[in-house]
Amino acid sequence: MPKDVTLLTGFLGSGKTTLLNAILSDRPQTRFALIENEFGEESIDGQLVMRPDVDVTELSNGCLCCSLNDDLLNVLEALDDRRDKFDELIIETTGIADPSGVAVPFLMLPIVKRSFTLKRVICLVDAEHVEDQLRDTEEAIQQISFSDVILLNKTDRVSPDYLAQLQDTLRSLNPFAQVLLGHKEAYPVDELMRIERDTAATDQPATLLPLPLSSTNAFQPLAKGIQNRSLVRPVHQHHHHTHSSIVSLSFRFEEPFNLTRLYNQLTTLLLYQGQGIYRIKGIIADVQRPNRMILQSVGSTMTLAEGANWLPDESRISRIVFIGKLLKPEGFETLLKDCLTKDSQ
Ligand SMILES: Nc1nc2c(ncn2[C@@H]2O[C@H](COP(=O)(O)OP(=O)(O)OP(=O)(O)O)[C@@H](O)[C@H]2O)c(=O)[nH]1
Repeated sequence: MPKDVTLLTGFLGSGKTTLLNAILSDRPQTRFALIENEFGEESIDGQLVMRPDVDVTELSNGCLCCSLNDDLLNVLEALDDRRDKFDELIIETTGIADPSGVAVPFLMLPIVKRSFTLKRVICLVDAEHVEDQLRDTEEAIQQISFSDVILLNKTDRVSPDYLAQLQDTLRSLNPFAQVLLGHKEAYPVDELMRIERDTAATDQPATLLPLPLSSTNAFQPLAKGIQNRSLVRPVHQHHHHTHSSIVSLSFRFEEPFNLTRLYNQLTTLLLYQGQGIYRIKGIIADVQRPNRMILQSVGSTMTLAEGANWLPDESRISRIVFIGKLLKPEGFETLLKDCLTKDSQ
């Protein structure tokens, strides 16, 4: 039997990893395999997965929909080799991935279809920030329009009236998808995982697309199809992109941080010069704490959370990633270095 695959998409910081952890803890009996894709060089999300028994494959420094498309096929092949070790596969895409590019192998390549069935594409939508994202980027629209189910997330952050308006907007962007509501304390996991994609609408040969990239693997692009009934959009409209104006800057530091200073500096940065910084995420070693601190920003909202303790013989290396439009490393590096505690430890 092919393994069920759930594809998690949604713009940067919309809540994919948070939902993923909710699914994993809701289904303790299910053996999950997970592909974690990160746009930045540093792999952060893999470390935030709460269930240690999950078979995690991390792919960083690019998107599965384009630059890492070949790697996806290699990972699927490797997973197929150990298919008796897991029951279901979840793929968390990067926050700027075009899910149709990730889905294509599952929909088109017989060799992949034999082993895996794409059951659903879930798109997380950040109720607080989606309007800005739709205005400023094309990626958010691609993600919403390709999904089978849209989870309008972070409902705790906006008013009920605004939520109703957003639901209408989402339905107009993708009339085929079911729109569900949720937030991190109450996700409708059962409902989400019950929804299955309408294969009749998307898997007809005439509606399928060629592989997005000319790839070096054995699977060559098939003929271009028509898309009258499909939510899959024509490849040439958006697969030229390698997310050219969106860049990621990754930093690593061996010296510990003064977390309070770092938090304040980043908050100020977001407040005054934050336009174009879509996402910050970091695993931070603070000079005074025995545990990792998880630092995140989405839009101008900064949060800190406690992570796991550092092990006694573990190197306390901080990693921090910025993702945004046309970011230049110099200013970020200076800011970060200014928050290090050089004379400690
Ligand atoms: N208030 C609130 N915050 C949330 C909710 N869901 C997620 N968050 C927060 O939003 C931030 C981003 O969440 P993630 O789950 O890391 O988002 P993501 O989509 O995986 O992020 P990327 O992988 O960088 O694209 C974190 O600080 C979460 O705690 C929610 O329902 N309500």
